[in-house]
Amino acid sequence: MKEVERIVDAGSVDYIVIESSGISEPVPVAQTFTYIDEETGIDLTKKCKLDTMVTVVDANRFWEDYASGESLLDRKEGTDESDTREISDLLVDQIEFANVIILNKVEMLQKVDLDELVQFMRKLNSDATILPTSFSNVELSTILQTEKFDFEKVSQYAGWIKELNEEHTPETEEYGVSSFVYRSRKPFHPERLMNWLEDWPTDVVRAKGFIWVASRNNMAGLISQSGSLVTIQGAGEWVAAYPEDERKQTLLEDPELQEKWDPKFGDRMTELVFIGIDMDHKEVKDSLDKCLLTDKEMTQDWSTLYDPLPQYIEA
Ligand SMILES: Nc1nc2c(ncn2[C@@H]2O[C@H](COP(=O)(O)OP(=O)(O)OP(=O)(O)O)[C@@H](O)[C@H]2O)c(=O)[nH]1
Repeated sequence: MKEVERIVDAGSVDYIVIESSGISEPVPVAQTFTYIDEETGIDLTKKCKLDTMVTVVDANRFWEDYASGESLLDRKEGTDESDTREISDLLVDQIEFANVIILNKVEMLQKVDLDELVQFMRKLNSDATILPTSFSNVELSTILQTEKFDFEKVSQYAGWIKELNEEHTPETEEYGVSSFVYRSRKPFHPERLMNWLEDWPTDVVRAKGFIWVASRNNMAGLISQSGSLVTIQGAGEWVAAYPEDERKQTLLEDPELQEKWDPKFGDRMTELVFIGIDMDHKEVKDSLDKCLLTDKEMTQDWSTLYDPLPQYIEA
């Protein structure tokens, strides 16, 4: 950040290309150009603007890395001993938060494999321009001076967010890549959900979304799966659990919330996006339905249910 400021202050620079290290996350980099840095007081927003966020994906190694189940530490690439980040998570973060995805080394892939990978990239990020390349040979105009970067917009590019917020456009299932949203107005039984998570369907390659678990009736959960990693964290209180005045006020101010408000359960619901390859939608849906509370359980005390799920920790 200091270096960028120094270069800009020195003058006569039109454009700076920054190559982040392969293990860096794109969001903090983008934040540096979008907000004042409180620690140093440096405000790059007054001096320059982020033009394009480019992610280069090694097409030849993608699935191997994605499915490796390895962390950066396993690869001895972590920043230090406490760096527990997983490779698959990092790959997804880098792909979801990009304006341009350069899919490189494509000459090493069979056409069907390349087509499948392009489809998957599109599912992860439907707004980015995807450029299949060899030796990252691209027209410079596709990555320089595109004026594509907008922090708020890119934050909404992730396929799972799109799928939750917008109507699903049925895909051509030519390459076997498909997605759907699992929705339920009944809560999960914690133990049955835990068993399901531990027996994750192999045809689901990316999933993310919000869950309602009966034994945690006031808190929303967020599940994210990438590769062989599944994480659960807290996603704040359901509005339905707010004190009455606050709940009414929040509802008044939010027409979207009003639309999905259930008379009995309010905004409590499960909305999980699944992206898969040759995915059996019905099997995923039916097996999850079996994890929901039964009609009998719906009338019982939910707080006493055995709950082996990891604790919700706020992100
Ligand atoms: N076959 C093939 N090889 C490539 C292609 N692109 C790059 N390479 C080779 O892959 C190797 C790594 O390339 P680099 O450009 O150093 O990759 P990098 O990821 O930037 O590496 P670091 O800067 O060390 O992180 C080199 O031997 C390149 O010649 C490609 O499209 N096809």
